[in-house]
Amino acid sequence: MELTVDHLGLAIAGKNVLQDVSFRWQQGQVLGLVGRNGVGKTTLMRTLTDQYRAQQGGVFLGDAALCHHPALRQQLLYIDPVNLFFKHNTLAQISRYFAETYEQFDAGRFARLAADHDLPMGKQYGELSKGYQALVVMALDLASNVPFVCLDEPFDGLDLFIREAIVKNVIAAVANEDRSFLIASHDLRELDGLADRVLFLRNGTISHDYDLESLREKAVKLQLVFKDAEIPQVVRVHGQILNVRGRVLEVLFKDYDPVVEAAVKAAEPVLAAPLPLELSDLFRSEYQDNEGERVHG
Ligand SMILES: Nc1ncnc2c1ncn2[C@@H]1O[C@H](COP(=O)(O)OP(=O)(O)OP(=O)(O)O)[C@@H](O)[C@H]1O
Repeated sequence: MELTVDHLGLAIAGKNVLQDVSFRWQQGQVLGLVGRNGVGKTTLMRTLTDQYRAQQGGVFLGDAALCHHPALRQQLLYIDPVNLFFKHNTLAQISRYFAETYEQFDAGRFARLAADHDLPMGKQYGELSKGYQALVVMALDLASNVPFVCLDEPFDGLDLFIREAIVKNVIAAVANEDRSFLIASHDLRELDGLADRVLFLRNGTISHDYDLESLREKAVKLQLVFKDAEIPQVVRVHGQILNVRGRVLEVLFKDYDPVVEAAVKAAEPVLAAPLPLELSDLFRSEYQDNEGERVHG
């Protein structure tokens, strides 16, 4: 099964928050959704799940538009942490509500996840700490058995052990149940280890859609030092400067083919050392607008 987001557009109060957002999401895939604050990540999740009605484009499961087939909503879940209706309900009540609403909801699994983290079923959601509230949302997401799940900042406020438990559960759900997650997060390190693809949201659209495995086969991050202050042509044309400290440059080459490699060698760097490539490097390269070049010049 595949979910297709097709030319989605939405303006709020005269501002185009989403403009022509398109991407494909295969069942069993984990997609990261990243972008600067206020760029529209939450709005995209709300629009995918029809909380906000798209003004252009649509969301399709196979060939069926979600907005024309309400039954398909069983296949896509977004528990909006801001607009929760169950703040004054106990976990037991919330579990019953989900069991009524989602055919595949596994109340036993929800109870087990709650017990694993010492969450009493008689406690009201609103009485829990922020981290435990996030944990309840995650437990509902997992127990729902819905194939496509949107997670909005799922790691926010969680301590190391709970975070590790959640990551383990997400990985197991993908591997064993063919579940699919779209994860909006500012925690790039956590996403790095989880996502198959990462979507960058910028100016209301998906500016980049990176397959992390194939990117890592082609891309290289180098620490470079050149004798002259002037930055060689190969760095300017094929690289993106992520960081500058004196003469030391950190440069991302997204397509480090033999021709680029030879050109870097020909520029005779005093130092050329590979560095581990992280998602935060891609984030920096996407949003920093050649800050490095200006500093160096
Ligand atoms: N109901 C609303 N009324 C008015 N403006 C809204 C509403 N919902 C979203 N917006 C606006 O849409 C834009 C995108 O907000 P959104 O919360 O989707 O961003 P975000 O990428 O999730 O941000 P963050 O990373 O800070 O959580 C913002 O300018 C926000 O003010």
